[in-house]
Amino acid sequence: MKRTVRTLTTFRRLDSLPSASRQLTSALPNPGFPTKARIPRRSLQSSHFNLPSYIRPTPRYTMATKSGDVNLVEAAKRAACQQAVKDNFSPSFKYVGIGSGSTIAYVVEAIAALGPEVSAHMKFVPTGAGSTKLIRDAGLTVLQVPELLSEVGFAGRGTSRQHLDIYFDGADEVDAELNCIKGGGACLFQEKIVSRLSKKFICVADSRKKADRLLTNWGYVPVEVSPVAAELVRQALIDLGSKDPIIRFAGSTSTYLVTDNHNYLIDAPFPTLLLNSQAELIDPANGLWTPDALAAKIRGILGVLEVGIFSGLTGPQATAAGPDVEGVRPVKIYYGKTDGGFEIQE
Ligand SMILES: O=C[C@H](O)[C@H](O)[C@H](O)COP(=O)(O)O
Repeated sequence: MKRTVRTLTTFRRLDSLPSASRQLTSALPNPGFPTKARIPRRSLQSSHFNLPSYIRPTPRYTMATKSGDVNLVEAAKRAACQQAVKDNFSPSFKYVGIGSGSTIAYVVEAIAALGPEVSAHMKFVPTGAGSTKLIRDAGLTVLQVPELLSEVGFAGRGTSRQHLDIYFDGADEVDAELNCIKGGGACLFQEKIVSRLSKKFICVADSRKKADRLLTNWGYVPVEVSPVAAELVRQALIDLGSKDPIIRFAGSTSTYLVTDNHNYLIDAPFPTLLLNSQAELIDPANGLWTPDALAAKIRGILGVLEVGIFSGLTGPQATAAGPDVEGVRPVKIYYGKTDGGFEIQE
């Protein structure tokens, strides 16, 4: 893994941005990182434990970020996204995948800033309702996955299925091998489809998402399930060694969150994962899983639609391996840092 550290010279605090930029920022989804149902590992609220686990609201993640630092984090995320677009976006692109969450908004902002002369001929494939709105509000053309597939047609068996030139998206946690956990914002299923359909996935995040191994700071694996099978899946996850998996609630309500695909999410805590390169250490009885092994095992449970672990091959590796091979892992991560720099991991 090559790690490059660069320092941004163009870094600015948000409060020094022109008012139009400030307005855009305040309109972004989840502008303050801690407002989403989030990483519980270091911040479980004790009151959650007084409820039976199956009705406990998903604990909120309150990162150790002072409110005064929020603008710095947002500015760092924006700087990383601007660099990711600068390094990876090409006017020759036809189809561009746009993921979900708060960070991706800055990618859309950077693409829109290139002007219609660059983006007007392109179509942007979203990963859910939020991402659809983001693309549309930026004046870019939305193309949903089913329409994309009708537009490109079926070229026969053995031909490439990677129709998108690139896919940009955020992540909840990323390990040293660029395996990711995604789904903290409830969009993992469509994200996995779009990543699968893309030539490469470029990930954008702030540096708090970086960890040596998955489930270090982020506490659970999001799993999208059929509502009717939710309790069945929860029991199966406990059998697999998950401690207290819970069905996610919508914000602070007592209603279960329903995904864009009309399903529920189960947030399943597991011990910190191994790297895929440590497969010889897998020991399910002692909670030792690699990302690939745990993802495959969870995917095999009846009632599971998809799991929020993005591991395995990258898009280019999948291309090299053959047309029917799936690649969903990012090729590169841009981490924005609150000190004004950013780091690229590949
Ligand atoms: O379901 C949501 C997605 O996987 C997001 O990409 C992920 O949660 C990161 O979101 P954010 O950029 O808001 O941290």
